[in-house]
Amino acid sequence: MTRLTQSNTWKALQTHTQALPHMRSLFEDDTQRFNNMSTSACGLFLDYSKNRATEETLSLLFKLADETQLVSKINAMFNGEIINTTENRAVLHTALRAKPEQKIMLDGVNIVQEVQETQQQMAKFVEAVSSGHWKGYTGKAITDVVSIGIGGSFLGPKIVSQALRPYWTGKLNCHFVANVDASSITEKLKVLDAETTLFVMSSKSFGTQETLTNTLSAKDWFLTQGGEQNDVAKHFVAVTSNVAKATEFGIDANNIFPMWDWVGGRYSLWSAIGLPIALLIGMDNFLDMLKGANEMDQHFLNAPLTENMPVLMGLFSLLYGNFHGAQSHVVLTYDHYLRGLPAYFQQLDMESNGKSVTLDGTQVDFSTGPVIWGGEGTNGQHAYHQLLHQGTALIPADFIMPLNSHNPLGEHHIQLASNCFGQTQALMQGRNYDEALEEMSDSKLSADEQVLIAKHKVMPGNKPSNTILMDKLTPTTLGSLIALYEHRTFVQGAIWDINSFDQWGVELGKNLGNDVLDRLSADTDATALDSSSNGLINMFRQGNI
Ligand SMILES: O=P(O)(O)OC[C@H]1O[C@H](O)[C@H](O)[C@@H](O)[C@@H]1O
Repeated sequence: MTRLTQSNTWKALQTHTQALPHMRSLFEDDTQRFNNMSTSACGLFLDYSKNRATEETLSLLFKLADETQLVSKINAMFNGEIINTTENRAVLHTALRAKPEQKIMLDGVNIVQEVQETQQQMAKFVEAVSSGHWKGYTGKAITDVVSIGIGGSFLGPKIVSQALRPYWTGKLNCHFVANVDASSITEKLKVLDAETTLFVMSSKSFGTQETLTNTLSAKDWFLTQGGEQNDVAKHFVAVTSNVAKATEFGIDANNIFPMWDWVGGRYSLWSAIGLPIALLIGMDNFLDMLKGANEMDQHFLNAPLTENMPVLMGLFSLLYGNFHGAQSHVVLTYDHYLRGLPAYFQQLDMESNGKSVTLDGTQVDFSTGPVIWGGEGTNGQHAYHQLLHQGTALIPADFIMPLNSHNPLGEHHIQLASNCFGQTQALMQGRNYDEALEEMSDSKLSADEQVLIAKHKVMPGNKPSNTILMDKLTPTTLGSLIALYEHRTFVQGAIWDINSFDQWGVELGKNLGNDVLDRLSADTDATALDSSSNGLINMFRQGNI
């Protein structure tokens, strides 16, 4: 058993949460609940009043955070202590957005200076490419960028580029290739012109099979389209922490943008991994995004726990997972530009907190990271929201919406907002049996039919949600929002005492994948594995069923 579940505070939370009244009565009893349970920071407003929580719940949660040394763990991360113990690494994505004058020493080196130098290298490159000074092999300016990478070297750049579409400078277009399935790169290359296409190969390790294979195919395509070997430097650049391997692979040393092993892949969009973003929105906007993230870092580091947005959100998530049996959490973005964000948060949280042992190797006896999923509102309302309202699973929700649209058109935004707020209200208050029956009093149904239908119309309510609002979606507010979720993830991992920064599960999949690859290309049928794996491998070798 872990010390966490043996603590008196944990046990008190178990008892306390069972006895909480329905949220409807919490709202009826306190007309100031919205004012009392909302906060703002870094251009974001958080309404957390629609949570199953009273003052006592919060004070027990804060006590749990205190007892698990949350504050000193936050400081340890920002100070560059080796908190990723299984990989013997510091975790310093916060240094990527530190103010230039800040000093963060790691192994005797001020890493903020290294970050600044790389940002200057990025700025020069972005300027050269978007001004047209950087020429392709026939002297034409670059029009299209193909970003090749996967996981953290893909999702961040892709989703942030999508989110900041209104800020594109219009000088370049960008395409993302991640999957090793040849159909992905083939479909992209079909519409591109080698003379005006630039490939940005992003891989922290420079060892990821999908990215290496896609880059080799891109290079072959470039050479078959008329490019020569000595033109490659004009069309291929790389972002990696493994500069030696990138040079060995054939990338010109001048075209390599460094990153560092103290940046986790899923936390890397703030580094040169964000180069495709900077190429699309310009370096100033990219720096504004870092500024927004830095503001959230300072808030996380300095605000008291009771007003600390990532702490509050992390504690609520833990509350539902550990004390109300929730196994998933839904993120609903009421903004078309933010439609990719749930997938980004999914990788961030599930790769970080999908763990089963504490730092000292003890098997956990509580739930860790939930399944994170979601999509854009209002689309989800016509699909999976049904299960949120009336299904048997408890699924806490985050609603995210800018108050002002980038495209103010007729009644669109007011309708969007009404749906967003209406959903949070319906989830919270539900509809009881008497109300359902009352709604049908004028109908032509018989009394028995009304009773039956009323039973189907009952919605239990008491379904928790947070609502996050911002004035407008900008590079700065997006930076703050993403950093908010990064730290929310950290808070839970810290209280559970797990390592949120390794990913051994993914590593095993990669290793076994390589082993299977050898067997698929061997001369003889596979016999050494389990019968299912042997059977599948041999069927693939045969090429038909
Ligand atoms: O950037 P790379 O080294 O190519 O790694 C790409 C991705 O590989 C793995 O799947 C990891 O789990 C991810 O966290 C990482 O972002």
